[in-house]
Amino acid sequence: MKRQDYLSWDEYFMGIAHLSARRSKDPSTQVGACIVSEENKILSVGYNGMPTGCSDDDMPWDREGDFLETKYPFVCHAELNAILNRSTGSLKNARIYVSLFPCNECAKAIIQSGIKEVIYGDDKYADTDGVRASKKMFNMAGVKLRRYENTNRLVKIEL
Ligand SMILES: Nc1nc(=O)n([C@H]2C[C@H](O)[C@@H](COP(=O)(O)O)O2)cc1CO
Ligand SMILES: [Zn+2]
Repeated sequence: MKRQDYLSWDEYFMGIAHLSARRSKDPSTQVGACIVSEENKILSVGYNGMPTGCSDDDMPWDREGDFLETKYPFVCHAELNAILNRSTGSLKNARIYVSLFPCNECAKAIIQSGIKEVIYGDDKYADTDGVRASKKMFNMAGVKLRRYENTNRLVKIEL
């Protein structure tokens, strides 16, 4: 008889999003994303980080202060990185697993890339206008939104 405690597709892909987030250098919020085809094949992954060539050590990671002294104008979000990182194939009808609900800028990129479903973990910025704008666009564009249902499964990986 086959094993019974294998990971579900949702656990597997959300797990990969969380593992990817562990690559982030952001001291306050680490985000990971995993894009998957209709056939459950992984098309791309990403996490939030500075653009290629912009040194993690020289760029600011602060949240407050003079805008140009904060991370905000520079950091590339996990979802955008995942969209840009795919090496081949189209993202049409794909779905994206993301550990934090997408901002309005990523929402535009998600819609334009043809992704049809967003499975998200945390929604800690739900009360911001950015996330309200995201939800408005996703709803108008027919992108399905689904909150990831936590199964409370603990996966320990010794590295
Ligand atoms: N969906 C998202 N994907 C992301 O990759 N991010 C990134 C941008 C920043 O590096 C960090 C948020 O920083 P903070 O404001 O929570 O300290 O997470 C943020 C969001 C939230 O919209
Ligand atoms: Zn974003």
